Amino acid sequence: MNEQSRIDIRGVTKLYGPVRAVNNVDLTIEGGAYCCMIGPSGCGKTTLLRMIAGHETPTSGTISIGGEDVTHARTGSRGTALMFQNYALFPHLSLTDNVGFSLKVRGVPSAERRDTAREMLGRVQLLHLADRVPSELSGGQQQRVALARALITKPKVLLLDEPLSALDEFLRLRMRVELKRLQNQLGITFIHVTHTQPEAIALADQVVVMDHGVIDQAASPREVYNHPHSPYVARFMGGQNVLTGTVDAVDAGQTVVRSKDGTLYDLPAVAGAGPGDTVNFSVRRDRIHLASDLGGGRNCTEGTVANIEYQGTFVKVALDTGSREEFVAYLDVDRYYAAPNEVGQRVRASWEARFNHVLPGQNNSTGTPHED
Ligand SMILES: Nc1ncnc2c1ncn2[C@@H]1O[C@H](COP(=O)(O)OP(=O)(O)OP(=O)(O)O)[C@@H](O)[C@H]1O
Repeated sequence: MNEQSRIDIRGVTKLYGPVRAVNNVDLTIEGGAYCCMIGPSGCGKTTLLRMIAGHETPTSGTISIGGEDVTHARTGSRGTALMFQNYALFPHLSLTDNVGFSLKVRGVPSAERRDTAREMLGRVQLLHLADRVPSELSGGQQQRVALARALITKPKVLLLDEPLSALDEFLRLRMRVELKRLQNQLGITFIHVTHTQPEAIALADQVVVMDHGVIDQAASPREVYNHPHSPYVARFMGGQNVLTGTVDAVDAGQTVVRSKDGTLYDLPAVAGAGPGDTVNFSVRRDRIHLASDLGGGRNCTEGTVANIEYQGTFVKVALDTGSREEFVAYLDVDRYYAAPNEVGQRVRASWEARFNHVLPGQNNSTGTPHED
């Protein structure tokens, strides 16, 4: 672990007039971790990133890097580098001069600048194009120049704001691998803001899910995906069905919950919940079994098949269960086609009780921040 690159955010709030863009956030990012911040538009992730970079000052709270309080430190002196969404390359400068630019500003002599810039271009596999100008590059190559330019200052923390959003799907997947490789090689902290769940899950050691200026959950990708903290995280990260019921009975480490239509669900113990309390829970879409024989039971729901999509490695069947949200099953391709369903068919979706996961967090979300 690289203690110099560890980030501690304590009680950080950022107000823009009445808008609470970031609301009393506490977060630790271990040194050398790949952290992805994810959340809907307007949830405050860019604002948090910009405060770490020093482009914004918190209204209150502190930010430390490597144990040093940098809340009010100048942008260039805190050991961070920010790679912008639009790359912001100088169109008339060669790649070498683009990458070496920040060293020029610091008064580094020309020969040393050139050598360091070429070393960085080598790291992003662009040394052979060192004398070109940005317009002679593809989108993916321009992005790698921007990366090299951010890395030349030898930052402790690299901040990336939607770094892959301008690339097509093919390049995005390739650059994803490149970013992870670079981060492994350099051993510094990367903080990467993204809208895209698969990107966060594939890259991150730590996923930070934001909503309304607060952090809903910060954990490993597997934890966030398999054990979402709230209905919001479950819906946002995807792959889950979110259900609601009221506590019917509490019994030796088990909570029985009844949904509106009277179906019973066997949940593990729900801390602090007593009879009549509302409980949210989820079940993964790939844990569902569909059958055409109806007839009740526990840990199930009935619905009408609304849509069927073949997805290559699985079949996605969406059910209308009469609730606002559709209920979705991801089914094994071979098993599905052995007994396929039809749109309009009435089916029963069931699963094992052990796949019920309690969502203790609040059930709110639109992605818009709080206003005072
Ligand atoms: N300079 C500013 N002045 C006023 N309000 C701002 C400013 N910057 C951000 N905001 C507001 O703060 C909130 C959080 O914005 P932020 O850009 O951090 O969200 P985000 O999650 O990064 O969104 P996106 O994914 O769309 O970039 C939004 O409501 C935004 O309108």
